[in-house]
Order: sequence, then C-alpha cells, then structure tokens
Amino acid sequence: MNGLHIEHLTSIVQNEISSLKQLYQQKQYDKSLDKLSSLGIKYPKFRDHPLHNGHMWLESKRIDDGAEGLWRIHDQLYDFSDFVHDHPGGKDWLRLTKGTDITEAFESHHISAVPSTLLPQYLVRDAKVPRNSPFTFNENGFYNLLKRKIYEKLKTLPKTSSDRSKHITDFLLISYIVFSYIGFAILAAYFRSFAIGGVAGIVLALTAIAAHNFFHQRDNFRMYYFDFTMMRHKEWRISHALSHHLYTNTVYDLEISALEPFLQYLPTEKSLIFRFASWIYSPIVYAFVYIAFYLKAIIQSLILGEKIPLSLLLPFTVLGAMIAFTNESVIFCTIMFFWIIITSSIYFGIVGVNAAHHHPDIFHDGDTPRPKDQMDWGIFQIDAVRDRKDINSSYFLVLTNFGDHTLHHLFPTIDHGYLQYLYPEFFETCQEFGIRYETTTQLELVKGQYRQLAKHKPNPFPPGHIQPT
Ligand code: HEM
Repeated sequence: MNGLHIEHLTSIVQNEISSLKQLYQQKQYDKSLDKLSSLGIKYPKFRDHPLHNGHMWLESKRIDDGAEGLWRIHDQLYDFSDFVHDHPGGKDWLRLTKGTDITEAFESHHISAVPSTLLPQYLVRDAKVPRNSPFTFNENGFYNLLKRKIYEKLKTLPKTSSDRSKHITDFLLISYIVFSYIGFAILAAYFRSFAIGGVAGIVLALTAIAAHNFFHQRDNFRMYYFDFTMMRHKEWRISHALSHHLYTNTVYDLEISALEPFLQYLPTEKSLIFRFASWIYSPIVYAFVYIAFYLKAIIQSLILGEKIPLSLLLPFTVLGAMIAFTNESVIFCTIMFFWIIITSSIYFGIVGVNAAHHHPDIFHDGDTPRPKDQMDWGIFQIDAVRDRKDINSSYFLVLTNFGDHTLHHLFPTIDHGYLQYLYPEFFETCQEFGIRYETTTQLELVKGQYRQLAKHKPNPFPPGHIQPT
C-alpha cells in the first residue's frame, strides 16, 4: 500500500472518529424510537450506528440512567472510585460501568449478601430521576427468594463441581494438543486439508462457548481462551454479560442489535427481505461475526485513543504455530487460518442464535409484557429464555452449547458445573410464585428462530397468559 492510500485511509478513520465524538457530545436522538420498547426502556442512543458496540452502549446508558457520573444501584448513587481496584470480581466490571445504573449487574452477579453490606460506606446521595429499567428486585420477590435458597444449596455442594468445566475447557484448547483447536489447526495446514480445518473451526467455537463460562466469573486465565476467536472476552463482558444477560431480548440487548439490520428478531415492521430472505443469507452474517468484532475492537481503540490491546494478537499465535510447525507457505497458512476462523464463526453463530432466546413463544421487546407489578427480574429471565431438554441431558453439551440456560441467566457467576444441582430450589420457587417453566427441543428452537425472524406482529398476550379454549 503506498503513502497516498494510507493517508486516505487515515483521513476516513479520523472523519469517522470526529463524527462519532460529535454524536456523543450532541446527545441528539429521535425520541419517537423510545416507543419501540413495550417495557418502556429508552431507545439506546447509538443503537443504529454502524460501529455500535459495547462502549457506545455504555455511553448511551451514561446519558439515560441518571447516575450523574457515579454508579447507580436502585435509587441511590454511590462512588466506588476507591473500590474499583479492590473489587474481588476484577476491576473491569466497575471501571467500565462508571456513570451508569448497575442495579441488574449488582443484584445478579453476587449470590452472598456481603456486597450489599459494603454499600453504605460508598453512598453519596439519592438519584434524581426514576430508573430507565422496568425490573424490580423486591426483598421477598421471586429472584431474591430464589437467590437465598441457592446460596444455602451451594454450601452443600462439593467444591469439585466446577472441576469438570475446567477439564473440558482445557481439553478443548490445550490439554491434548493433537485433539485440540491448536492441534487441529496445525494438522489442517500440514495435510492441506480444509476438512480438518473445518473441524478445527468447530473445536474453536466449542472452546469459546466453554470459555464463556469463565469470563462471567472473577478474573481468571481461562477467560482468555475466548480471545482465540478474534473476539475479546473484555468486549463480551459488556455485550454479553452486562447487556444481553441483564436486558435479554429487549432494545437494550446488544446481541439483538449487533445482528441488525441483517437479522431482526424484534417483532416490528420489517421488509420481506429481512423477514424471509434472511433465512438464506444468515450463514453469511454468521461468517463475519468474529471478524466484525475484531475490526470494531481496533476502531474502538483508535476512537478512544487507547493502545491496541495485546490480546488482539492472541488468535494469530495459532497462525504462527501453523507456519512454524509445517513446511507450508505463509500465504497458504493464512488462507487456512481464515478458513478456520470463518467456519468457526459460522458454527458459533448457528449455535448462538438457536440456543435459547428466539421463538415466537419467547418474550421479545415489543410483545405485550407482564403487568408492572410482576416485573421481577428473575421472572423476566424465565420469560426471555427457553431451555432445550436434549442439550441439558449431557454436561459436555451444556458447557459447549449454552445449556442450563435459564439458571445460567439467573446466576451467571455460578460455574456451569453446579447448575444441574440447583433445579429443585428453582422448581420449588417457580411453583410458589405460580411461574410456568417450559422446556423445548433444539429442533423446535431452530424452527422457532426462523419464525421469529419472520415475525412482525408482537404477541398480544403477556407471558404466562393461558388463552381460554
Ligand atoms: C457492575 C457491577 C458489578 C459486577 C458486574 C460485579 C461482578 C462481580 C463478579 C463477577 C464477582 C465474582 C463472582 C464469583 O466469581 O463468584 C464479584 C464478586 C464480588 N463483588 Fe462484585 N460486581 C459488581 C459490583 C460490586 C459492588 C458495587 C460491590 C460492593 C460495593 C461488589 C462487591 C463484591 C464482593 C464483595 C465480591 C466477592 C464475592 C461475594 O462476596 O459475593 N461488587 N463481583
């Protein structure tokens, strides 16, 4: 590339950065979009920007949450500046969320009562405006009651329950080099086999899904396994843990907006192309998920004037290993590497969109919600998730295919290895509150996912409503 091209590219990036900065400063947006959320959530400001990512999402929360540059929990504002680096879960959670409402994150990421006892020392004042979230956490509501039962149950379970998650995840990435992602990648280059490359891609996707169990928890080295995909676990802690998990299937869910306009899961007016042609072109969208995340991470670093994170180099160590351990040319290894990345991205996309959330019977923002007094966050999670019995029947499938998903959504920091033991308390609490917990099959969810893409009319009845026969 000659100097002229580089200058041209730099000026495009600089223009984009300055227009984004202006957008941030002007805080202009179209208020009519607010009505898209049947839950009354304000439409996130930069949701439709082509570079929309976790950092822009947090920026929109800073504008809407009434946190006044501090941290908001329920209707109080706190200053955790002195606690950020001492936070047992890692500094990122609080560092990233400064200036936002962290109620849902705070409530769902701690099982013990200890964090709540620490709050008074950081209290600054009451918030001036109501929360931009409809969800409640009443002391004796569904979620808090269940959480107290789960806390007691966890004390009775062996600490080794999480060991199998560690063993499977290590196995998928490193334990047995030949049968791992890296091993398959090297074999694919050595034998010039795109079929083996495809297997490497699938193993990489399984590794990433298993590693996702770990980035929900306190900082640990297994969360970096996720970064071999070219997506970063740090970015996913925002888009997945803080956005998707807490505001599932709403206008606030980045895993819905990230696929728009190509794949539109919210039940709003959409053209026939998006409703039906998307069934055919969706694999092309999945193919670019990893690469799009990668490019957005680089652009984000440029926008914020930060150094490009070193973990962005991690996926390329595998390309280095392919070049080092085979006699193949750099060009061939690079082609094979991107073949692996793209097949992995497609597999990850297929598993992701068909895992638990998209079916006309599952609540999506726009559908008629439960009445306001039933907006317990835990009940909402049950309405927005559907478990698959065939996946939940095997622990390997649970860890590598987003199984036991309702319990995982309710208690994201609990290792997947414990979840299967928590059902008795969960069922008991559902019964106490008259909540129906329904399961389905993987096949039914695949069909439902396509129907949800085609769906453009919201459900007229709230979740849990039984239609008269
Ligand atoms: C954005 C908000 C927050 C998030 C997402 C978050 C996340 C986490 C995570 C992931 C863990 C590790 C859980 C585990 O692996 O078992 C943790 C632990 C912990 N966090 Fe937070 N945290 C947040 C805010 C806070 C605040 C505001 C406090 C207290 C002022 C706090 C106090 C603690 C304590 C004491 C622990 C140790 C475990 C426990 O006693 O429950 N966190 N947090």
